Amino acid sequence: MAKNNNKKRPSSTVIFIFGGSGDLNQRKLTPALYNLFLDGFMPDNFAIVGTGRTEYSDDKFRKHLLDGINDFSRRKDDKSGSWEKFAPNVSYLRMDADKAEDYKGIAKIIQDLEAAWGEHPSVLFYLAVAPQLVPDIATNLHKLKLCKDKASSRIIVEKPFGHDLKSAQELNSLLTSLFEENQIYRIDHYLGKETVQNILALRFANALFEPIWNRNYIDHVQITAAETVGVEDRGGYYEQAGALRDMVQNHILQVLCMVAMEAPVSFEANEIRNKKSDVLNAIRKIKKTEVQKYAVRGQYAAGWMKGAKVKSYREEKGVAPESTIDTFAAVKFYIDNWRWQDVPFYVRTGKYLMEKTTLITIQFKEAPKYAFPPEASETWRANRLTISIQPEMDIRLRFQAKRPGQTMSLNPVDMVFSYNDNYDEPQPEAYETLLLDAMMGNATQFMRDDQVETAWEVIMPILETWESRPPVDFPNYAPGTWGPEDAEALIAKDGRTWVTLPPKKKD
Ligand SMILES: NC(=O)C1=CN([C@@H]2O[C@H](COP(=O)(O)OP(=O)(O)OC[C@H]3O[C@@H](n4cnc5c(N)ncnc54)[C@H](OP(=O)(O)O)[C@@H]3O)[C@@H](O)[C@H]2O)C=CC1
Ligand SMILES: O=C1O[C@H](COP(=O)(O)O)[C@@H](O)[C@H](O)[C@H]1O
Repeated sequence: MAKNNNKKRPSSTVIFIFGGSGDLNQRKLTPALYNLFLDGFMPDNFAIVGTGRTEYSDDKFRKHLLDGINDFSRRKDDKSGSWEKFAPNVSYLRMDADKAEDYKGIAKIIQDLEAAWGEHPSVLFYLAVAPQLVPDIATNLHKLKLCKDKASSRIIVEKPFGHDLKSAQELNSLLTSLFEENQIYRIDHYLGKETVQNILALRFANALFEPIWNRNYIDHVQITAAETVGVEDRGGYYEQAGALRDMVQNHILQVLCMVAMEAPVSFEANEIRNKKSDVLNAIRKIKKTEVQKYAVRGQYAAGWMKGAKVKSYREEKGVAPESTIDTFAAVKFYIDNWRWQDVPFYVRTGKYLMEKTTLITIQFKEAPKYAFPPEASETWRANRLTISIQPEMDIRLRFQAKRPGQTMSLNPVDMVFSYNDNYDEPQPEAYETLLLDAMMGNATQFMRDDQVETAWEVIMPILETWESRPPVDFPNYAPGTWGPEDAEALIAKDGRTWVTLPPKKKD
């Protein structure tokens, strides 16, 4: 999806961004809305209102956002006059989210827009703020009846959704007491990624894969979400999170659901969510006494990344000198259902790893080898499908081929589908897709309350065990590696290895 060819657009919409003065809005949200505008997806009547306690005039705020577009967006201001058309729709409302009386400013803006547009607009409240502020904002929005129109008002809640199962349940019960479930959009930006959405197309729009997508043919599945950055300036947040909370509870388990779910009968929001919930419910809960067998944690030491010296996690700003927070996590999950019984799902994620890559590997079982001479191949587990989510966007099907020559010698080769080679249009950013969905009232790619809670249930035994038994070996991996040695052992003891993509060939 790039330019809007079918011209299906949302109706008049006003978006209030709590945390308008914050990092997420400048880097991701406004750039996404601007790209939607450039591609013709914004409604004729729209308004974007950033809120925060910082002082900004409308012009200063617009300039701050334009800087964000030029620094972070996939498209900069090309000086064609588009920004000048977009900018008048953007304004800033200085308010304290804790103060109920400040919400009157929001009511006034909606009233004025209604009068100017001659219709009641859809109203989106995007909560791009620290999680502690969410209950206050939700309560105040409710108190001032700003979401009373259940069909046209929505609240988008950023991650992290809770700190653990209990706090997620509390937050869910608060939100669902104030709003209808279909007004609550719990965002997970991985679900907006083009390559993640394509998993459903690959699996269910082809007759080829589904018959072999099960325990009879699949040996195991891997999901790697590796980053080459450290915690950057988010040490304060990360100290309350760690890799398991930050990446596994949400993004990785959501991707795992896309790989493991049953075929939906429609793309209706609840149908997809039900199928994902079934997967989450079927994930085997790891016993606390067995956490060591199934999960590995790590924390980066000081070292070198791409020729530059980097600090250890414990030296980062906002991080305790003896911190026991995990910057790396790897887990072996099992899904106890008919399709996946006994098929391990290995997942790993971490900061300061060797490569920036998010990769799903479907490793098929061995082919029977009796017909070939023993020396024909080094590997009989050659068949695998790798789905590169980012930064490469491709799908590779690996199979054995006969090496040219007079002997029957086999070697694995890849059949590659690459987004860049097949499509001219640039891929939309995840936030573009998700913001458009939210404006259109399509909650399919957002998480329902039970999904979030079940995902917490899955990781709670690991979290609680880790928290009750501080690690003795932290920091335990060097920047630029694939994490702690125990993560290699986690998979090697099952006779398998982590898969990475071959380095890109230079032109
Ligand atoms: N940044 C990112 O890349 C990502 C962020 N997120 C999530 O998004 C949320 C926001 O993150 P981020 O933008 O980085 O955080 P920032 O710290 O940059 O921004 C926080 C925002 O909250 C506002 N705020 C804080 N207190 C109040 C208050 N009492 N009343 C009104 N506004 C208030 C601040 O405005 P002011 O100071 O002007 O009052 C600021 O706009 C977090 O939950 C984070 O986990 C999720 C994924 C990625
Ligand atoms: O939500 C988060 O995601 C980013 C990684 O996102 P990606 O789209 O770049 O893969 C991660 O860096 C951050 O810690 C986490 O909060």
